[in-house]
Amino acid sequence: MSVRKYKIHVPATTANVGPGFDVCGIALSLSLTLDVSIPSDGTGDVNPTIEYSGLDSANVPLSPYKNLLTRVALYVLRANGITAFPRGVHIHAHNEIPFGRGLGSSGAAVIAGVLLGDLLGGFKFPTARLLDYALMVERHPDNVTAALVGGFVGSYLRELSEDDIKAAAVPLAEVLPEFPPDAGPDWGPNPPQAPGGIGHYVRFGWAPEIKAIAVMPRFELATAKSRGVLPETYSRKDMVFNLQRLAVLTTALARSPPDAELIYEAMKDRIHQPYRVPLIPGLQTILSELTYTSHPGLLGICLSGAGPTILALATDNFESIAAEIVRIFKTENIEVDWKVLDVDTKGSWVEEIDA
Ligand SMILES: Nc1ncnc2c1ncn2[C@@H]1O[C@H](COP(=O)(O)OP(=O)(O)O)[C@@H](O)[C@H]1O
Ligand SMILES: N[C@@H](CCOP(=O)(O)O)C(=O)O
Repeated sequence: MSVRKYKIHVPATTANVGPGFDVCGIALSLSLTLDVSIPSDGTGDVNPTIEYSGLDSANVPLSPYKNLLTRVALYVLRANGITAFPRGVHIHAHNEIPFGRGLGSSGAAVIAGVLLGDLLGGFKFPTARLLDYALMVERHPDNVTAALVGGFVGSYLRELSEDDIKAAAVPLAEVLPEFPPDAGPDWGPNPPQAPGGIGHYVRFGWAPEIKAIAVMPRFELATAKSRGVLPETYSRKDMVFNLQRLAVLTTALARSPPDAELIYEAMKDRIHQPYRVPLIPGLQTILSELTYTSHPGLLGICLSGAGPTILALATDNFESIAAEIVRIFKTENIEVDWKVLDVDTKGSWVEEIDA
């Protein structure tokens, strides 16, 4: 039996980068990789088989109607009139991105699922269309855009026409239904088609000497919970505070050599971090005690995505910067892991593997 084999590679991300709440994301050098095999002769099980290796894989559902990767792939297929997976598909997911830590594990899974759906349906969608499908699931563009295109990225959601607003406003449960245990390929109505051109982005420059220190507490904080503590409205003062910093930050991080004083202040935020402090013991102390003067080499420090990971951008002294963050978390009885990561400039890619 001949089998076509593919590899799908998607990077981790750090979203927000201080003042860029729901706007900015950076792709980082940890990845989710799928090895996908598809029999060419259409034989095999009607349902894909899934296996995992790597981080946090013990509790991932392996039913293709429960697993996030395959549910997203099925959404892309069904939105385009294909109601079932091709027969005999096997997926091996290898994961390096810790779940629920603010390093974009779900964004990476959504992008991997969109690319999987595109591959299985043979659609060959352009990047902008892949992003539309991802945004119908994830709904904030910062981490999925960076995971898809790589690098340091800013993005916005287009103001939609009335019809498109209706199509994009369908409840997530309709886009990604929780399939019942006995669901088969023909279960339920097909989901709505995604409006076109929902997300738009630009890639900023990045000074090559800047690396990302990710200090990852050993507890999960669901993004939904961390978004749940944010207010609906903000004062003009706080919005202006963030806008001023964001405008400076996007160019400052591209300049070589980086200006630590400028970046440190430009990475401050008033629209998400202060509200998330109660969910992450030690966050307030970390944000106020580590500075570019107390720790030479440090450029700026913020929450990574929705947390609880801390992102410190630095050019030097990675170990001592990480050690201080580790120490502060320890005073709160929180164990952590830490890594120095590079910026991934390639984004997501799909490769056919020779048999
Ligand atoms: N590779 C994956 N395969 C299946 N599900 C995943 C994968 N990665 C993440 N998830 C799901 O996404 C959840 C984490 O999402 P979220 O709370 O948004 O945190 P994060 O900040 O890591 O994106 C996990 O608990 C899991 O349910
Ligand atoms: N802008 C979002 C980003 C969430 O990123 P994640 O990696 O924590 O899923 C937010 O801050 O809620």
